[in-house]
Amino acid sequence: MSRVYQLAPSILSADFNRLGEQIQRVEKAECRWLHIDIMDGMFVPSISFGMPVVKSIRKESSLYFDVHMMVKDPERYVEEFQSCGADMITVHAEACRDLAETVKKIHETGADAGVAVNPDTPLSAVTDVMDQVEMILIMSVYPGFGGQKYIPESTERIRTLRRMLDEKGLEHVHIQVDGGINRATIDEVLAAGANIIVAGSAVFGSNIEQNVRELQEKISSYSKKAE
Ligand SMILES: O=C(CO)[C@@H](O)[C@H](O)COP(=O)(O)O
Repeated sequence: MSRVYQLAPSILSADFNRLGEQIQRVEKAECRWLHIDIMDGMFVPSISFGMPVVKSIRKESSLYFDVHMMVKDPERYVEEFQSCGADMITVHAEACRDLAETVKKIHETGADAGVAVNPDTPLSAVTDVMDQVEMILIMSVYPGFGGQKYIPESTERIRTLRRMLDEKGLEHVHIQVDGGINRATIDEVLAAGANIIVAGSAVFGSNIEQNVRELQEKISSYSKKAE
């Protein structure tokens, strides 16, 4: 099966004073996805931004909006995020009262559904919904902040998850990896089986275009080899 590979720049590391302009720059640099981190100050210690920001950037962008909800009881908000422009809504297994019900609710809004696991959450937390989602997100840092260091054990978790999906005939389910991805770590997550690569500080640095190009080149050379 030929797999889709995407770089999903995380706007948590963007300059919020020029957010629209920075999103246009990743779009012009031929990214197709945008990773949007919603933090509630409860599930994670930090607070980022909410619906008004998503609604506002939606007006200027045709990127695929990949909304990562680091929010307790996220089922309360999935309808609103979809109506503000989310294309994919990812919720944490640890944050949901009923994960399968939340996934169902996301699909009822018309959005794609993802489920995320923290670095210390066993993959068994998402086994029951694997056949119901479009994407599984392996957090490769503890969620809450950009700019952290990649947790090396994440590589084996990605490999195990890809094997589990393959064994169940679920090759089409995306594996997303998020946290500490940069030029030094991207090769190993691709080789382990991740196909949607989130990068925040490695993209929104001093030269967005060059950063995107370098990461895209690594993704494209890996995907050509994998064909
Ligand atoms: O969800 C999160 C952090 O909780 C991420 O999406 C970060 O925004 C990734 O940042 P980098 O590690 O790539 O700088």
